[in-house]
Amino acid sequence: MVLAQLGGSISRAIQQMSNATIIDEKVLNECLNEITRALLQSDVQFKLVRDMQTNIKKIVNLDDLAAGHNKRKIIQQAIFNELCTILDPGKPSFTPKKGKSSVIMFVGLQGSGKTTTCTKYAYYHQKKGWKPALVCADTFRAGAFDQLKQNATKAKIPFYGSYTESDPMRIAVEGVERFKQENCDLIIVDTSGRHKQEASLFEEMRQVAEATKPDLVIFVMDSSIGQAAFDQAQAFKQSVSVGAVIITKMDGHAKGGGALSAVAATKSPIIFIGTGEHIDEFEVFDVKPFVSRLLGMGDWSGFMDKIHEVVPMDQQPELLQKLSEGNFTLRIMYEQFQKILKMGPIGQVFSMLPGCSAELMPKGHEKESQAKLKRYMTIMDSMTNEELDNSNPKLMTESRIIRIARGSGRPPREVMDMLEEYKRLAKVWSKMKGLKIPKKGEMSALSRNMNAQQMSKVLPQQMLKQIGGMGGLQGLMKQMGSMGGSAKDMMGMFGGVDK
Ligand SMILES: Nc1nc2c(ncn2[C@@H]2O[C@H](COP(=O)(O)OP(=O)(O)OP(=O)(O)O)[C@@H](O)[C@H]2O)c(=O)[nH]1
Repeated sequence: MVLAQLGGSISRAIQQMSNATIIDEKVLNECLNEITRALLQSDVQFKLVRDMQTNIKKIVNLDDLAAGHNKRKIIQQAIFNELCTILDPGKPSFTPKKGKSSVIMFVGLQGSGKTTTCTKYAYYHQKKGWKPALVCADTFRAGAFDQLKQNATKAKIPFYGSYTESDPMRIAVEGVERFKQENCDLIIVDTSGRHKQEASLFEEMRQVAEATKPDLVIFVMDSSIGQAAFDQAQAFKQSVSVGAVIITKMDGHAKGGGALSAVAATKSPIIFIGTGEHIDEFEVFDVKPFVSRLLGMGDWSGFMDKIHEVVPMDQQPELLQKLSEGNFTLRIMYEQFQKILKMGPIGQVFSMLPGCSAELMPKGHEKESQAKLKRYMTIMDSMTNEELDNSNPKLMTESRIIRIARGSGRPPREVMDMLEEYKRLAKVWSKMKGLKIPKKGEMSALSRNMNAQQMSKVLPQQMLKQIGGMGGLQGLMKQMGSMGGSAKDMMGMFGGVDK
């Protein structure tokens, strides 16, 4: 996502400014101009950028900067607050209630990703115990019903539509009625799009909204539309009462600044972002963590959530027991690799770590790391149970290495590399030996029982540097203290992947 570049440019501008011995108005202006350029290049609307510049100037007190306060922090905080203000319209969108029928209407131009997003939205809620249903009121595009039907069938979500009926209002009303009777609590109406903003499209939207009386209208916008975002979003808002925005294709090369414009134009919050073509490539949008990541400030809560999503440490007493006994086996390593791969792109997880913007984890590198993990897992697939459950490296004799190489179709050199990686990780994990095992329901004791000094020994040097050395680590530990969790041990694993 090109937004990461924006974060990088802003961070560089702030860094340059804080390097100056004296910060006067001129230096501050230069910094703000640099940031303005970066925002405009990212397709943020000109007026928003100009207002933001004026506001920052009002907030930042030059005397504070001159008095030797942490200049970088002051400016960064001001930018952070401004971006949050733009992205947070101040009122939350309508929140549907489980068990009570809500009608959600999706609008957007053709190709914005509307149909895909309807299914993602339904699937996301279905996983959380809702009873969603999809209605295809797109009678304009041939094939729209087929697409929705296919998506819905794959996700096992009930759907309604027609190959013959050409009146979108009729389909929408019938579909909504049917699913209300079936007690569906989230009735999602997909509507027609057009290639461009046309009066006929807006008229149709108005009529469908009038007929179905939606509780929420969600405007779906492709993140790559650039400077056109503001006008497009505003045009939809003027026709139907848009209450929330979903930005799609955030995984692509979009500059992404249009997202800020869409919020400004609709005065509605972004509730989700689409991050890929697959049904589960869909993330809840939270303003503060998003801006934090954008500015390379990290997103601890997101990082911890991600970890907890895939590594429910509380449910792994056996693993913790083994680790506390210093018994790190190849099987444990295999299982940890599986979990890391489940977390999705390693870079995405990394970008949530303070100091580790997506720029520091370029895409190519990410892929390499994942491919390496997969290769190592293939090698381990050819190992016997005895080999996997043993923590004595002497067991791995030359003849075993050759057998495993042959079985997995990988060169013996790579088997040896994998074993080296294992030894390195076993050493890292051996530092966990003797730690108190948490009782069921308790947060991992690992994070509470380690201090920054111990932690700095466990972390790979490169990561320690990125976090900001011992000082940065201490700050992070403080933050983590209030959150608990298993981030620290996982960080050891990440370091192992990308050494
Ligand atoms: N990479 C990526 N592709 C997406 C995302 N969301 C949707 N797409 C793709 O965008 C294309 C258009 O999506 P559709 O869902 O067909 O678009 P639509 O807005 O419903 O189009 P109409 O029904 O014609 O109005 C499809 O190829 C989708 O797979 C996303 O978040 N990331």
